Amino acid sequence: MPSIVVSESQSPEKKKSMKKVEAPEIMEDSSPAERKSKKEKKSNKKTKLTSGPDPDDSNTDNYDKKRKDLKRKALEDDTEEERSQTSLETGEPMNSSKKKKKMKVGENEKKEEEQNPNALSNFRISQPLRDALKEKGIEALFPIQAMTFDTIFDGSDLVGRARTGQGKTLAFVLPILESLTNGQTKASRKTGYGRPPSVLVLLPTRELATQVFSDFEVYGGALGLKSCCLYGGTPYQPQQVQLKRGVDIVIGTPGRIKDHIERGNIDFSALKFRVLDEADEMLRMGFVEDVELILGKVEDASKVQTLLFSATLPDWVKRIAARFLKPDKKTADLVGNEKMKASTSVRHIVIPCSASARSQLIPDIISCYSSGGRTIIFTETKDSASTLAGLLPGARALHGDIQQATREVTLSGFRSGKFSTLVATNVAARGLDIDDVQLIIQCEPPRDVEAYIHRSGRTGRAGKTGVAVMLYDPRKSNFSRIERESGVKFEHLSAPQPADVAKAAGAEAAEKITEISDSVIPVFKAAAEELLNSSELSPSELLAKALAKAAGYTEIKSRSLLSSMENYVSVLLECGRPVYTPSFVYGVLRRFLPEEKVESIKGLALTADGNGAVFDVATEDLDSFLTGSKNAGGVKIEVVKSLPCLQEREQARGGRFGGGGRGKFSGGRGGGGFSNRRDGKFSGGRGGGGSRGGGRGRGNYRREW
Ligand SMILES: Nc1ncnc2c1ncn2[C@@H]1O[C@H](COP(=O)(O)OP(=O)(O)OP(=O)(O)O)[C@@H](O)[C@H]1O
Repeated sequence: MPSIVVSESQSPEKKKSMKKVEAPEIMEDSSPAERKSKKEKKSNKKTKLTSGPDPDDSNTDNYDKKRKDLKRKALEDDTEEERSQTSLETGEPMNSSKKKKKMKVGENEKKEEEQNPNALSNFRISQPLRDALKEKGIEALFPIQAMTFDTIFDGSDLVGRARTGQGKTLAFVLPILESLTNGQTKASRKTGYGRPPSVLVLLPTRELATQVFSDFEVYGGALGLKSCCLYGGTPYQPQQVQLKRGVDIVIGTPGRIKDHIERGNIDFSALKFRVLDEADEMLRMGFVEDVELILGKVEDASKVQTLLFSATLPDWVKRIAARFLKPDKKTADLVGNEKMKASTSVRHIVIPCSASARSQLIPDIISCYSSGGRTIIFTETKDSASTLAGLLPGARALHGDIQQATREVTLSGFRSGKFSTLVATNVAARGLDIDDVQLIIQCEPPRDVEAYIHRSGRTGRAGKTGVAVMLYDPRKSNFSRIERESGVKFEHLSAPQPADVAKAAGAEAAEKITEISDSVIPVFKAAAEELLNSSELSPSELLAKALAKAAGYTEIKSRSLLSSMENYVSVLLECGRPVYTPSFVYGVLRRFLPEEKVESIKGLALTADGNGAVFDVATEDLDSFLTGSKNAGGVKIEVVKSLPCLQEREQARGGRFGGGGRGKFSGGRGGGGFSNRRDGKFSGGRGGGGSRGGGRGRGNYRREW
């Protein structure tokens, strides 16, 4: 069960050790005065929230029940509150007919409430906002939103975590908007021309800032609130003008916001809310100092509510959160101790593939797994994103070296379906919410488990399903740490064979034939009869050829299992004794093959049972390998149609993998090795594994994707 927690951040241990705390640090308790007032509030709080330790070891069993009690109470209070609400500060007083209408809506909503505890009407969401949400097809809150709405609305700092695509954006947008217009910050927030912003939302990428801005524009706009979006690569002037006229909500990336502060364009002295969305990425990218500077610009931090959201919250971010959030902050963690940290509505697949075979293989993966929807392909570098986009028909690249205006055109073209394959760096890994992305392809395992979780989370959003395929080079890649830390159980598949792809295309072509007008028959019938009479093939065989042609196929090639190369075939070598190292295999091959043939093999991997090795050989060389082995005394080579269990390369210390050349493979029997099986189950040890330093990326560099 996922841990559904709304807890205070202090662990019991930390509470005990509180007396000796001098410099308040992360997760430490509040001051004695605050504790006293907390004590006084305790009985009240008891009915409200589960008090518990840190998110990862919280226990949340009673939360639902308590929340329902609270909600019931909140709803009782709401009746009075709603009666006094005209609509909003910009709204007109309700006339009697409107009242009647509202009562009627109220009846419907009452039914909704009974049926769905997360129905909008069960929350302190005003009618204009409900209407705006319903217009977008949103009838009820998602769990993370339902869990955190009251907490944020009632004024607490909060750390929120839920898997990708679960609606974290609206989890902060909605209560903030309601607080500003109908809640506790309404009275004190600045209004009028030239007003300083009440809300600041910081995000790691420009694309994400634009996306969150559009949510604030739609829903904030429905409540008469003005938002603006500040990010780099665009002119300062229009942003400056907007700020001068006055805005309620500022959304942006840290660099540009800092620039505006330094230019004296922005004043955060009246801020009510600060939101760090995708906080870990922002800090990982080296924005810590900028973020600290920006957040430090509020006059009285105790009067500002700070919210921090992400699908991944590494421990080092939780520690850093203590600097930005109040000690009595709440935590809502929908992932918690769940083993599976990545999206559960995504099918996670790994396929072996050498770098040189990627551009051949990817179109077939798209044919087999994209279900005709959009695909995002992730590469590790900007160069490879551009190169790959150039090799794939109809694909476009998105990365940090592309001009901002082009980035925007590319993204909107992808969103609107002008093209369906986007090749991107991590600039597109976080937060992007694009409809109908069915398939994610990662060209190689990313360095961080967080990157895997966020990239694969671009599909399978808001309750939909999707597929995430990660390619790996059996000679170079290791994904055991990703698997271990993300909790994903990868399906191990070999590359789709061209025959599989052709079969899918043939089925599509057959369907299309049924749509062709009968008017073509008289024109083509004579040629068809001629073909039938002159050919030795049966009618169905001839029709198969016609379908193949219609689907664009004139021949079917096969593809090797390890490097996914066309014109290569995978073979298993055994020699009646244990095979501990790849160099041993090369030694065996040199006994009966010339050096250039030995050097030409691809993707060598040892079998998990330690008795053999699998590698790919060029189809034209297959005979030399088969016949040569027969004369090599005890050596057996045979073609394999599916991969046996393989050892994975041992992970070197410090989380880095050893060099890719042959001869540098580990024996695979040590800590980091595990073996994969075609059935997706795993055997062997999973120990070892270099650990990434907690603070990696928190140094002085900024990462540009
Ligand atoms: N209550 C809701 N009902 C229906 N759809 C919703 C609801 N809340 C959010 N959505 C939709 O769900 C999708 C995902 O939401 P959002 O982008 O906020 O997810 P997220 O948790 O922030 O994901 P990520 O971690 O990848 O950033 C969006 O298209 C959003 O409009």
